[in-house]
Amino acid sequence: MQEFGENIQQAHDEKLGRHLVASISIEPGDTILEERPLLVAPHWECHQLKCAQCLQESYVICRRCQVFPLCMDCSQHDEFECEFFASGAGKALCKDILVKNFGICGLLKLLLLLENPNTQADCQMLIGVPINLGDYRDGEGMWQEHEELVVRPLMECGLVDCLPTQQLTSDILHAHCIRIDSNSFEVTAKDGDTLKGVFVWGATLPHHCVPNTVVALDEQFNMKLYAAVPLQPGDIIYNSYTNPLMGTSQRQHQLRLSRRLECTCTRCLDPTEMGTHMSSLKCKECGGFSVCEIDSNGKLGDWRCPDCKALLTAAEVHELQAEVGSALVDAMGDLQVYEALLTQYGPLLHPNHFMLLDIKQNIASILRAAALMTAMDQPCKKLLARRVELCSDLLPVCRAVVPGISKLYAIGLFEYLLALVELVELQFAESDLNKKEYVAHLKTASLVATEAMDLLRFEPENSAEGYLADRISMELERIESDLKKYGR
Ligand SMILES: C[S@@+](CC[C@H](N)C(=O)[O-])C[C@H]1O[C@@H](n2cnc3c(N)ncnc32)[C@H](O)[C@@H]1O
Repeated sequence: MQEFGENIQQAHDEKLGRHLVASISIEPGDTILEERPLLVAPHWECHQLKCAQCLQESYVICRRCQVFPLCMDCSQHDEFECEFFASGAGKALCKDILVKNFGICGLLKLLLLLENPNTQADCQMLIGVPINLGDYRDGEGMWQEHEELVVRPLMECGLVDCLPTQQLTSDILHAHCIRIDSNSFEVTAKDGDTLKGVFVWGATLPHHCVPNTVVALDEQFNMKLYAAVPLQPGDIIYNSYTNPLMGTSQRQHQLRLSRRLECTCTRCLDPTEMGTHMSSLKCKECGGFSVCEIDSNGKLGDWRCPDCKALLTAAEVHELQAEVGSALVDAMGDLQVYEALLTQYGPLLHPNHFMLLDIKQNIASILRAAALMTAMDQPCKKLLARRVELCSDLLPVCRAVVPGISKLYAIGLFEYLLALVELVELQFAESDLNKKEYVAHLKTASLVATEAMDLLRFEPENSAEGYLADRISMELERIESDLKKYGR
């Protein structure tokens, strides 16, 4: 069992089930929970064999058990799972079960953890939470994926007979798949592939669209949870299961689909989405902004302009959003098309509308890639200026939707910093900026870099965010040395 700090304690209520609450006042950045994963597994649809130990690409099979893949750097994997197939109950099973059906890997690992006396108690915490299979048994989407990639191959390979005490049926296997999906965090292997990480205490964290903690995951898949904002005794410890740059309708759809969760958090009940207006539309009558009418259960209604009371029906809004959504899919990475979409739909939506933000993020990332490839000529300066503009548009929204210590805002600042420095360096080199103007921009860049590094200071060194902090620190050194050279 993993330990958690003295600053939190376990609680239980009907709505949230098991969860954690602050037992004392907690400062932003204070560690709340440190936990090793119970299980790290590839996605069900993964066909590339992954090393059972480090989860990187693998092309060899463990010589001892002849079932689990290993990579060139790892000579062994979990002793219990190896032994099970080497000389234990699974010895007689066909050795290529994972080669033929790699999708079963995550569930196979969980079944062996359940069989292992040393890990049974941890697993029980996870599988002890009842699942209403009726909510999922629609034969489509998630259920169908589990059935085809995991449950059926596992039922057919004879493994269930080797684990008689678990009395496995296909319903039990489906429930385990749902538990893995709904409790997992996205973790990243060293080779950059994303995986599912399941943490016993991490799995108890309920959802809030404005979480009060930050989840940090290092290269060994260890989790560190720290406070994003000050917490008072009794405050529930929340994580977010969704992307904060999604609008309320998108987040609610995702939560309903993946977690069967109807969110009624403060952001979901706030028509202005924390003042960002990420779901607001331009009022056709008075030019103000129409906001969604939301009832106390978080159910979205029609859109109404608070100034002139003009109505936009939910059906009209959904139609418009579906139209923009499919135009976005059709755009397929084409810069001109994205810019045309901004021109077409910008006048109908609030400038911070989540669909416009999505288009702007697409444009900014195309421009970032283009800046790496294009020669530094005149059109490039225009593109760089456009990138700076888009990154700066995104910043206030990133700041508003994740208060306190925010990785999202840190990343937004980093993107803005890169764009700004590239642009002003080029403008200075080509004498578009004089020394005084250049220095003023460098001072802004220095402040941006410092703020981004400050937001990342609680991240583990060996994590993607830890490496990002190093990258920003190098950038800051370069900026400071230029400031020294050209005078402050
Ligand atoms: C990661 S699990 C949480 C496990 C649970 N707390 C326990 O007893 O271990 C996610 C599930 O908890 C419930 N849940 C999480 N956040 C919630 C919230 N804000 N309101 C209601 N239910 C929530 C939903 O059923 C969701 O599918």
